[in-house]
Amino acid sequence: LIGITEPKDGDLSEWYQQVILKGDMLEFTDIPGCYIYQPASYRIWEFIQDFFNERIRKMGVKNCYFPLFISEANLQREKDHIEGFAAEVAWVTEGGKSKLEKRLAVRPTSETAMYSFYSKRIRSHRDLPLKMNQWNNVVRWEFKHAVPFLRSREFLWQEGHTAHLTEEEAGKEVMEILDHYASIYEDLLAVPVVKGQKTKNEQFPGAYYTKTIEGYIPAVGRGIQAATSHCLGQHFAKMFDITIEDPKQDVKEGEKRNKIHVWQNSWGFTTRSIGVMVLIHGDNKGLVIPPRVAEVQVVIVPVGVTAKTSAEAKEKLYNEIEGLRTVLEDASVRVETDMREGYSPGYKFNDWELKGVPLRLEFGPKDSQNGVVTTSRRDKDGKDTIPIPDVAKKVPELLETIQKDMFNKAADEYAAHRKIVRQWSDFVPTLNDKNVLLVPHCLGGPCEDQIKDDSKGNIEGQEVDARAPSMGAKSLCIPHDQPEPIAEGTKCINPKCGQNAEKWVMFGRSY
Ligand SMILES: O=C1CCCN[C@@H]1CCCn1cnc2cc(F)c(Cl)cc2c1=O
Ligand SMILES: [Mg+2]
Repeated sequence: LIGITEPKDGDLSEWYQQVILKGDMLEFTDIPGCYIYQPASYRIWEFIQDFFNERIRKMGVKNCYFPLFISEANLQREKDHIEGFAAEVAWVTEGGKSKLEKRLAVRPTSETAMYSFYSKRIRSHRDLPLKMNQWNNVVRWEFKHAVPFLRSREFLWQEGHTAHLTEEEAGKEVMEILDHYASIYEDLLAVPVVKGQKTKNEQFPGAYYTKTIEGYIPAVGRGIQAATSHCLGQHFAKMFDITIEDPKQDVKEGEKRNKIHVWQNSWGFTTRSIGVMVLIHGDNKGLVIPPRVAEVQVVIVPVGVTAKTSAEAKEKLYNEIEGLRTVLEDASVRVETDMREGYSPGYKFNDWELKGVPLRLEFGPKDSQNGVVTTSRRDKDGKDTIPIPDVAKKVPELLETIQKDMFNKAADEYAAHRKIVRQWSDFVPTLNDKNVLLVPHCLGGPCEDQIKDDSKGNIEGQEVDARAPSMGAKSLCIPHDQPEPIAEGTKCINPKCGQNAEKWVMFGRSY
């Protein structure tokens, strides 16, 4: 079991693959784009589920489960919804030995499966708001090159689908969910995100508007969509006839009430988040797991035990280590001891570093004599000591410090690579310097496409990551936090456009 042989600033995909394999996070299968989620990554998914379930339960969202298969008729219910996605749908055409009369789609997302049910389930305003969520897997037969966790043919997510009486109520929930998504990334995964709205060009066609959180991968200087929360408007309600009688209408005796369409939202968060966390925090020794999502937060390793150490000295040391473990467990720290015989401390250090355990405690005869444990943080070089009587208090504090420092380091890195660009001549050079850009933009779709085309090339002499040149910059979001007011008469960044700029828009190469 050797360490990571490819440096992070070398071939990133090779580094990434080694880190997730040697960290026992994921395993490949004989089907491209289909991966095994090993316990180390699935545990992180469970931390995310527990966190998010607690928050949506407080919002009155109920978890449920809909079938994996969707009939073609049902999938076709919303024409333009699937038009652009047809190439991604996986179909089942045989059952056992017989061909199916009608092929079945494997769900790529569950709008069409759920909304035929919503049409029956929602009869009156008293049925509103309806808030249901599924934790499940979906399949999208992506043709683009698969990347573990980030882009796979099958992935795990939650998909929330809600129905409301008014646009205002729907809009409030869209933002509430977006805040919970940002909190999963920032407070659990120590990953900073930018909140914003997708431009018309980049949003999902079935949506009225799409809120998004956008991450940034410093290693390649690319943006990455981290999660989305859509207001679907009344579009799907019209396609699926999800209506109620207007409760506000004052009707005379026997007069029919008007029917009004409900306002819907749908929001999703996927296992891509695990890949983002690895890419941002991982280093040349392997995974670095933020303490709040670390199955093992602390590992205690005996040191200084040699052939010369007497049996009773070893016995004493091991008992003290057992005592440390109990004290930490009682302080609700998730702790392991590595008492394996025949493995050197160095071997053990390497092993737990590959797994990304945030804090290692080394304990040997000298530490025992001095009444301390020696600490070694996974996110920072160097060692320190904690007096044994203070362990129950200081170790949890140190874990919180590690969590905060990991977030702040990533947030500083993102901020340092999110650059305001005011003129086109700076666009590509700044982009090629592994940055995402904030530019004044007209919000026009064709203009965005032009910017994507015109930002593919490299500027002569600019050292650019070998994989980036083919990719142009696309709009990532209209950040909620606009850097400054757009001065009167400011033109769109695209010199070929000529329109006035409406908003600051974040552009970048992306996954
Ligand atoms: O992004 C989310 C959050 C969770 C619930 N769904 C929405 C919209 C999903 C868009 N989308 C995304 N991908 C799709 C792929 C497909 F093959 C088909 Cl048929 C449809 C879609 C599709 O509608
Ligand atoms: Mg897609």
